[in-house]
Amino acid sequence: SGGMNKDRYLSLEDIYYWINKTSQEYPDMAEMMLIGSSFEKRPIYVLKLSGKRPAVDKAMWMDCGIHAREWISPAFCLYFIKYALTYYNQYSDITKMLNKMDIYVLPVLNPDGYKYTWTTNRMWRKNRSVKEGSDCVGVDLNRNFDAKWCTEGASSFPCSEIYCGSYPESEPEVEAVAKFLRSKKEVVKLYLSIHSYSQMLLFPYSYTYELARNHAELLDLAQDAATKIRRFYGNIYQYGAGAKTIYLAPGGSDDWAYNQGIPYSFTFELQDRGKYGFLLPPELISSACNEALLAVKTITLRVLQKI
Ligand SMILES: NCCCCC[C@@H](C[SeH])C(=O)O
Ligand SMILES: [Zn+2]
Ligand SMILES: [Zn+2]
Repeated sequence: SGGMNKDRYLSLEDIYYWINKTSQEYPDMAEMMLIGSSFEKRPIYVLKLSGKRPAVDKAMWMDCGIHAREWISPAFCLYFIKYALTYYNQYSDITKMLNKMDIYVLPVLNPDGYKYTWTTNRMWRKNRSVKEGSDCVGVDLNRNFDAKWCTEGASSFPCSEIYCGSYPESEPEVEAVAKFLRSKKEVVKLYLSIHSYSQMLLFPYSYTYELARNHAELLDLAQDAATKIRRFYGNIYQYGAGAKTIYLAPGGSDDWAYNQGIPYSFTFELQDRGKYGFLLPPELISSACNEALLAVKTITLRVLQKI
């Protein structure tokens, strides 16, 4: 079935179909927005989720699929959209979220790369942009944002898996996201970027070991979410500032969003811890998504208390 059953990964075409169908099924809660296009001219869609209530001036953002091989990431964005629309006005947590904030969800930030993992190379990470003078393809979109761009933890070598691109926001996918978030930076209070794998809840900074201004708050939020996952699902998520917890990684979307003034910014690394890695089997999709959903709800509801 074309539906969003949790036990299989959707192809890019299925994802586009599903987003379209869902926005038509919920015209008063879900609005499809075209924010740009990829290097190979595929559309980059954001689904704007809102409660049935007058307009509000607060929002959160969640992007998935920036790295092509991390299939559990787009799967979670769709799972979250489905959960939000299905249980609005039934469960108090998602009802409160949608009544107080708009939720912008970008299910596939890197459609060219995602397609490529279905047709050619399952382990592809980057986008599919070509650079004249090099026979290597692709930029690591999570090193292409304008945040200490191309310093230690990225590479200026086009064949590298962490190639930073020719200049900040050189990639159309990054430009689309940066442009949209710059236009919404007054209202967006929470930024989430969903990745896999290694089960971590990370926050700025990854481009330096220096602590973020509200480090203690970010640490407390991440710790709360990790504790809930451990208590509810018996699974372990590490948490902390990116540089120390995983590795130095400049030019990242979370650090850039944070420096735009978005006070709460996180990168989630979903299941697993290496047994299957990026090749998380479909049977584990709902388990990984349940854990991620608990983290999103925990952090979002506490952020709502603060803003
Ligand atoms: N913004 C950098 C957050 C920490 C690194 C995240 C991982 C996800 Se695959 C990476 O981009 O290498
Ligand atoms: Zn990633
Ligand atoms: Zn990762």
